[in-house]
Amino acid sequence: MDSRPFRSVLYIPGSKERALDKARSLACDAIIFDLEDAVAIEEKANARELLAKTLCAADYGPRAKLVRINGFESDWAELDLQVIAQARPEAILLPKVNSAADIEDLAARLDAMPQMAETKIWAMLETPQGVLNAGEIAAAPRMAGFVMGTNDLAKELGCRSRADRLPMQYALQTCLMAARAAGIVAIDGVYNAFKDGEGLRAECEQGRDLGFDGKTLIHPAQLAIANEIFAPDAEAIDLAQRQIAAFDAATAEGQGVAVVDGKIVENLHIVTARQVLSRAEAIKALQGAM
Ligand SMILES: CC(C)(COP(=O)(O)OP(=O)(O)OC[C@H]1O[C@@H](n2cnc3c(N)ncnc32)[C@H](O)[C@@H]1OP(=O)(O)O)[C@@H](O)C(=O)NCCC(=O)NCCSC(=O)C[C@H](O)C(=O)O
Ligand SMILES: [Mg+2]
Repeated sequence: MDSRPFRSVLYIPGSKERALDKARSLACDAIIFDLEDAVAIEEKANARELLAKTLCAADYGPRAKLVRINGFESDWAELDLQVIAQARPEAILLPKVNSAADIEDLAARLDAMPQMAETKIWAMLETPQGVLNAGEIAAAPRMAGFVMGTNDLAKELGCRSRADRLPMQYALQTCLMAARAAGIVAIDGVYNAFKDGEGLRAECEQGRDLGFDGKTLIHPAQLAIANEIFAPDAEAIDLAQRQIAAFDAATAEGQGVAVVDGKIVENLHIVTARQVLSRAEAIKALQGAM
């Protein structure tokens, strides 16, 4: 799996020059440059050209850069790919993926484009078919990450939007399971009420507790909360360090188990503890490079 942090993944409409410019200084771990739903039909052609030009010229530093193209059922996708290829994007995010065949089709198109030789594929999981086929999609060629499209999914399911996201739990957990089985990144869906920090915090905490790597965001005001919630806090780092120290001491005495804060610590807990520490290090390194 990509070891870079993906705590905050910000959508930027490809048509918005000011937002494209602003993002170069925003504290986001990754950016989704959007040509799909955030761009009006009459803006599609302009957005594609503006985005290609911007990505060729502007420096977004260490932030991961994904381009969400339109789906291949539309009239725009083929041109999106052709024009964006000049910017050699590190990843193409394909919306409304229903099966591995959708990814195989995109991978074959990328294989035929020399500028896209290194380009990864990410998939939006936002249709019932996509969720049911999440396992095969995650394992398809060039796949590197899932992004949950909870707005489209709610529309397809006809479910209600609830603070506890109960109607979404099956889809969230199924996709997360598939991503983990294939060793790819998994990012939670957006929180639409971008001025509601308290609601965003609760939803980030839920996504983090489920196991997601981060959250997709729609406004800069959401960045700080996602960055905080999806990073190991001081308490988690302290616990990881104490678990490793206690386990090392136990091992030196020929024991296979240590006890920290009244709880057993075995080999598998040490794997998690080391992941916590390396995640904290990766975040520090990313922040230092911004
Ligand atoms: C939601 C918005 C339309 C609000 O825009 P606006 O009213 O312009 O916000 P502000 O005036 O508060 O903006 C302040 C400054 O921040 C910049 N800005 C705003 N949004 C972004 C952004 N996303 N990235 C970078 N910079 C941003 C403004 O330019 C202002 O800058 P300055 O003037 O220099 O101070 C708007 O935020 C927006 O368009 N957000 C993105 C919406 C979007 O991308 N939607 C599609 C993705 S969600 C989706 O499709 C989910 C999925 O598919 C599903 O099915 O769930
Ligand atoms: Mg969508």
